[in-house]
Amino acid sequence: MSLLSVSDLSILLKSGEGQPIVDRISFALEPGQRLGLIGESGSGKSLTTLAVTGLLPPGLRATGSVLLDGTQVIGARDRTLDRVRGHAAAVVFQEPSTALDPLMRLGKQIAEPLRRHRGLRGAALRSAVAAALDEVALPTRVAGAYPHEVSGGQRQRAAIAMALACRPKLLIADEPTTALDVTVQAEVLALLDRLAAAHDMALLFVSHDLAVIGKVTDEVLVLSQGRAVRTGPLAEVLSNPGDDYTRSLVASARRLDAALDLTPEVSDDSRGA
Ligand SMILES: Nc1ncnc2c1ncn2[C@@H]1O[C@H](COP(=O)(O)OP(=O)(O)OP(=O)(O)O)[C@@H](O)[C@H]1O
Repeated sequence: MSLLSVSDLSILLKSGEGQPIVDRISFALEPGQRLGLIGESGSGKSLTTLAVTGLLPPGLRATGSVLLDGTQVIGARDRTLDRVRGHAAAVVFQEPSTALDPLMRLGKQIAEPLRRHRGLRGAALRSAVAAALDEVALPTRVAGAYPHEVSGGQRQRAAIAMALACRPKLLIADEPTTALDVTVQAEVLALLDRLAAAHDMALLFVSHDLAVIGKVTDEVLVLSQGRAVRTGPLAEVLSNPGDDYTRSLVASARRLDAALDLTPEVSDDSRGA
């Protein structure tokens, strides 16, 4: 059975007005598999990932089927969704502050899911927090800092540590590097790549940028105006873009790749960037 199986997913306004925002898209992810969701701003990428975890905003509803680790997410009760979130799937957002409480020290925030879902307490909890920080290449002292006291890159690393605390089978990363400086972007991409491989985690990676997607995954699904217009191996999409929309994405990715050097290597001196 697939880890994630999305069939004919549509997202509509609850009021019933207008066209579907996301229109009958289907895709599946096997354990450990990676997929890049790409498309222009407003094409429905974020709403698709929110529907996968049952987090759609109140005015919207989903139809179709989203089977996540054997649980039907569409129409599920909050208690059921609480169980799948964190353990089956966790999300890293574009803006790390979305996941972080500005008034709580980072160590305490990383400890929270470890305590709640893995039942850790005392010395075992402290050492798990230290290990979680080390895994995302943050120094232990960051545990005592508030989110505003660390850099944007460090905040995103802390948010990644929180997302990984319950060892999710699927990590959803929604434009996780867009808010970061280019050099920090490359480090965070390399980190996600390394962690997904180390934990055999599936990855659903959202970006409007093919050059960024290409650093972490070989498979893509191209969304345009809520519809899946292309799916397949990235290399095939690049060499044979097909429709006009995908062709323009490929052309802009080539321009970007020429302009940026996104070498995804984390060196020892960049720890904690
Ligand atoms: N709560 C909402 N109510 C009504 N429409 C919404 C809501 N949230 C998003 N939309 C609309 O749905 C469409 C898809 O939004 P979505 O955030 O999924 O796009 P996206 O591809 O992730 O874009 P971006 O790259 O800019 O984040 C957009 O036109 C957006 O305006």
